[in-house]
Amino acid sequence: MIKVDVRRKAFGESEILHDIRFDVADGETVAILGPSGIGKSTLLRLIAGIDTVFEGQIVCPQRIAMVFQEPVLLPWRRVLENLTLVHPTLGDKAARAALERIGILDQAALFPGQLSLGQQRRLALARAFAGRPELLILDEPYVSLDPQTAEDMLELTERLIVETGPAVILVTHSEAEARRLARRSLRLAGRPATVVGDANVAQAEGVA
Ligand SMILES: Nc1ncnc2c1ncn2[C@@H]1O[C@H](COP(=O)(O)OP(=O)(O)OP(=O)(O)O)[C@@H](O)[C@H]1O
Repeated sequence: MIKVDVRRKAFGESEILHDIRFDVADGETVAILGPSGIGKSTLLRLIAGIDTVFEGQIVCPQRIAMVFQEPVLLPWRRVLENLTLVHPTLGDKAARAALERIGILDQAALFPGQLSLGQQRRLALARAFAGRPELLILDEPYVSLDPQTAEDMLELTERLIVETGPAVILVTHSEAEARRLARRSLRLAGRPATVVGDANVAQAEGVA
């Protein structure tokens, strides 16, 4: 169970988040929606423990993985090593199997810069799942991909979620992506941002 209780998050005098409270059950996928600049990435950084300067309390499991808008890979290490160095207990065989599952086993000996953007994103996703996270945080992992590559990524994400079963918090601008991956969506609005909607997708579709 993940418990988020952010009473106040500010940068200097500027309060960004105010009284953001929600729980995420084990294995549940929740989408966070809201306009650009509202504070979605800020909230994710608090949940991931990257930023610890805020008023409130967040209870999270130990094993957390995060996938950013831009794939964060080790550019000076080969594709296979991007898995095995980050997950030393994974082993060569399991790492190769992970690359095969995402369709880039042939590129195992290349460097990340020699992969297409879509392949880099798949590698970042596979690396996140390889640690069998209890909580996976996705910050708009499908932006600026062509429609077919974005669709491939969505399918891959769905498959990996089913196989691995983490709780997932997904930030997206796309209602369609939210509906596809999440059963529940939280909407942020205002300045400072608060939660103005917490609906399961069936309800949201009924209202639309
Ligand atoms: N380190 C920082 N210092 C000062 N202000 C910041 C910092 N990080 C974010 N902000 C401000 O906080 C606000 C929220 O930014 P954030 O990146 O969380 O928004 P977002 O909802 O994720 O936006 P987008 O959808 O465009 O990615 C913005 O006004 C931004 O300028």
